[in-house]
Amino acid sequence: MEEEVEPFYRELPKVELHAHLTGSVSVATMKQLITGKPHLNIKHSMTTIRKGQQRTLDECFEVFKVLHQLVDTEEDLLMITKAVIREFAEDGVRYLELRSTPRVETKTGLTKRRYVETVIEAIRQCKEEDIDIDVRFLVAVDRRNGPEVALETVKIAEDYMLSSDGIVVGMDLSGDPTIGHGKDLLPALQKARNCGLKLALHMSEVLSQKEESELLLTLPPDRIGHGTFLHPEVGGSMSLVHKVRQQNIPLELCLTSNIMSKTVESYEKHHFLYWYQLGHPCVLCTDDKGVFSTSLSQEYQLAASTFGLDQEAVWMLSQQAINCSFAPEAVKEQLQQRWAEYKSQLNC
Ligand SMILES: CC(C)=CCNc1ncnc2c1ncn2[C@@H]1O[C@H](COP(=O)(O)O)[C@@H](O)[C@H]1O
Ligand SMILES: [Zn+2]
Repeated sequence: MEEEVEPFYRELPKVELHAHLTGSVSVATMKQLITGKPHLNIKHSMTTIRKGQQRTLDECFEVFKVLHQLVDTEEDLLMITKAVIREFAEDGVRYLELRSTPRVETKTGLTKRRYVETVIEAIRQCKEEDIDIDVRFLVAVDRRNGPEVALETVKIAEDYMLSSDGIVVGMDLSGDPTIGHGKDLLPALQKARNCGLKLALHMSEVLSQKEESELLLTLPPDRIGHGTFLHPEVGGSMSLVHKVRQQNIPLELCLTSNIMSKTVESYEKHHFLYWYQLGHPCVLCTDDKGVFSTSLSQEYQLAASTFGLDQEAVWMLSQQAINCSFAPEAVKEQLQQRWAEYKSQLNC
């Protein structure tokens, strides 16, 4: 499907704000990892969901377990991070916020701090290699692991926010939405916010999270991941919609991810339309470009063809994403300038 993307969408400068590192590993990189670890006996069908296929949410989360087995050393982590950054850059992404959950691998001596340091090192190396992309890092909390791990993760994120020259900018809350409750994680998230970390939280990814979303909105988060079931038409509420709108909290929307994991019925029924029509800031993202066999340019093309957006509207979507990023103001201004230069080249 990748090759079907029209040049306009590839050439369009893009901002990617919702990309899980492990889920973004491409088929080519996975092949390399699988070949390097034959004893694991992993097949490709276990790591990617191909076009037209669908899986339940549970099955999707099983894929991550397999992927984590394949990436269990610092060397693997450095390699995949650099590859993912390169691929986003090749797809025309000029600003990227990668998110990842620090993991311990006792067998190989990988610690959570080394995990974060390795991702930062990969980002630095890409910068030194002059890859044309500005990359930042959101340290992720997996909701499955409960409040203590969340607090530990916040401490790690805070330390690296202070020592990574602006690479660590915030935190993500993710993981299986059917497990755990946000109320237990609220103190950790509050702490993160108080120390200056930005918050990008997965919210209302499944219907049962209505009460949790009300609670998380009191923080408030700086961005919302998915927000699939926030509005009343799908079982959310006007109260949630009002709060999101009042606080102007941007939504990170991942069309293919939602369709492939069956939380949204079809592209036409995606909640992008609801929020876009309200004029609310919506940012198109990939979520897990490797697992869901997509790319950001493809997501822009899909949104354009599904919702009848012309090139000018697509351009505005991409430009608006700059302001939704966690980049410092000066960087946002530079990006705005670059976008203006691109605009005259692209003629849209
Ligand atoms: C499975 C599915 C429906 C994917 C889309 N929706 C998602 N919802 C919540 N957390 C996610 C999603 N995709 C990836 N993640 C998180 O990202 C992790 C993989 O990236 P990483 O190891 O943190 O670098 C997963 O273990 C999970 O914690
Ligand atoms: Zn996600």
